[in-house]
Amino acid sequence: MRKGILERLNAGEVVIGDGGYVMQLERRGYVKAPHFTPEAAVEHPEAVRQLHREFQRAGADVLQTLTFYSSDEKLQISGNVTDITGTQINEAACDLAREIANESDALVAAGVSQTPVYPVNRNQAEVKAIIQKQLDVFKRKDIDFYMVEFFKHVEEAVWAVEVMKAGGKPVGATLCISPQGDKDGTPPGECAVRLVRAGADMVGINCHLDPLTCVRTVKLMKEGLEKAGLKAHLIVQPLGFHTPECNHSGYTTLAEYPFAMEARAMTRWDMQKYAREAYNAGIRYIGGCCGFEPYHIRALAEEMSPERGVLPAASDKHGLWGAGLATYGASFMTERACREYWENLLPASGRPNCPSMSRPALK
Ligand code: MET
Ligand SMILES: [Zn+2]
Repeated sequence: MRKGILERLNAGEVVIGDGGYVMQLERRGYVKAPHFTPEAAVEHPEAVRQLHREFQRAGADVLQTLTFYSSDEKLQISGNVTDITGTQINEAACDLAREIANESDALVAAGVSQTPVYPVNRNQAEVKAIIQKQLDVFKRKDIDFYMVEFFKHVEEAVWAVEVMKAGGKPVGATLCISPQGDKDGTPPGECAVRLVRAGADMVGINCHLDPLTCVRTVKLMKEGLEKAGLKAHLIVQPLGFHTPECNHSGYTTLAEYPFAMEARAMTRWDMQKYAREAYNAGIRYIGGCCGFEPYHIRALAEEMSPERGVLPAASDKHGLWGAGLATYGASFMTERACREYWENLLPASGRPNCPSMSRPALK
């Protein structure tokens, strides 16, 4: 019997999350921007299996189902597929995550995200009906816990938590908001309180902003919970990109989004710094979102290896802080086999005319 998510967190364990699926699968040719719907679960199951397996090998303790935006309403707006239903995608995605999770002791988290009806009419019954339809599938499948993620408005996230809570499994809830609060101006602390009062067992932040900004936002959530005398586990699953100039609006407002984000990619060493900051902030569920590749997850697992007492399988091909480089026969390489080298390096972009913050390409 594998230990459940709350059992692990209640025991003080550090749980490593997985990384971004839809953005990574877009790059690999299986997901279409700008809607990023997850029909790949039905169309290209082998691509989804492979990415699950890579995150797991990199140290992820949780595999999230590829169910981002998988409602019929969103599929219809996207125009990406006409012959595949949200239910078919949700079923296939649950089976794929379970199949790969069973290759280790990873847990399966089934996720729901913001609905297309909320921005139109903020209709609670319509939002809940969409989420309920996804939950109906999840309940028929072997799922360990639920993740309510990528909500810009705490109000909609609260409705989603209320629906998912009835599924009888632990619920995590992460908003894609900044330290300034949600889209309605609700401060992070108050957002956290509302999510926990609605039934969330774990709360935090995912996507939209760089790791250290997301950690700051989770800290504000934690303070809000403490003031209200509430307890919940904390989650952070940020972008794998540097976003210094959009710390309130989110990465979709960057000129480079979504097809020229590469120069902003974080290194594995940036990720180690992030994992340590998250841990020091009291966050114990530490993962990633868009821009996170398997090697970024491995970096989180390596940074947390003293606390976790274990290294992921993928570290066999790495070695802590570049230790694997020590076997090379020349000093220019062997002197890089240490923490000091990588921790102090300022990597260049290699682009002479590339500013550190973007300028809009169009006026
Ligand atoms: N869990 C989802 C994914 O990684 C979150 C996407 S956020 C745009 O695909
Ligand atoms: Zn994301």
